[in-house]
Amino acid sequence: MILNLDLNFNPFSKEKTIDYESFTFSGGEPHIKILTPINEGQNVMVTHRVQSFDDFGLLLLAIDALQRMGIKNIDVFVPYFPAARQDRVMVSGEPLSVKVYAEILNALNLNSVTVYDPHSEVTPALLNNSKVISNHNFIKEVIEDINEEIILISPDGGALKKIYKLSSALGGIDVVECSKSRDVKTGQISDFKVYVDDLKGKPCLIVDDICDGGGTFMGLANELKNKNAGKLYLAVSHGIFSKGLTELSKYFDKIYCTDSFRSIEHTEGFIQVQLKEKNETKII
Ligand SMILES: O=P(O)(O)OC[C@H]1O[C@@H](O)[C@H](O)[C@@H]1O
Repeated sequence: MILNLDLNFNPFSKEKTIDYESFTFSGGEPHIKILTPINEGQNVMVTHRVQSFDDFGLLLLAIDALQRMGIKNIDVFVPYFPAARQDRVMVSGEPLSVKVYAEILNALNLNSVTVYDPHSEVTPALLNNSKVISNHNFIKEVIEDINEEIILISPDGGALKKIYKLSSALGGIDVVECSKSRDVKTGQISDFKVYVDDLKGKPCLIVDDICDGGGTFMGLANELKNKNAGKLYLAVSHGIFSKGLTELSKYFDKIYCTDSFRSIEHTEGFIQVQLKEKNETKII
């Protein structure tokens, strides 16, 4: 049996959850204390949604606390891996951020680190003993919920490999390839291209790993409509939605994401799918 130390997420049942208390000292430093006695031979899975450097810090403190209790078999489940998009140095003077986070975890001799639908192959490649959960179950549920014969839309070149794997896992759904340009210095996205002449009014589902500000998807939605797309759906594994959902929602019939990054209440046109266990997702 694996015990779960669940820092801000709940993929496992309560009975197997380790109790702890956590607070921030007045000076701003985080603290954690594990309350459940644990046998040294016990396997522990630490699950944590990391949204910030502070969250990552708490994860490290929790691992250290467990190791000081004598626990050697520690697995970590960090569905959204920090800085996964910063997986290359674009211009001189920048850090290779994802490697910094990965190497800190590598130094801790963990059994494994599991990530959910990472931005690229760089994250699992940098991590020792990494495991990857794909978005296939999530997208399967999304398509069941849409209940129409959709076309899968790959937003850019970076998503192509994953979307063809997804298509074949789902029995060979049609894929339409798209592209965009991003200015390295300003981050500004432009020049959306959809590599098909006429979508003939068919419903389209854009699938991607992350929605942050949403610019990618609003720009692409416009271009898909220019190519005669029918209903538009968006499914992203990690819903950051840093600019909110109000504007983005205007472009889509429905938006789906998992709770890998944070929990968001359902609103009209928005469904969050719970990443309940490592290999199981469920529409709530
Ligand atoms: O346009 P926003 O939502 O800010 O950024 C999301 C896009 O930026 C990429 O890294 C993601 O894979 C996705 O394609």
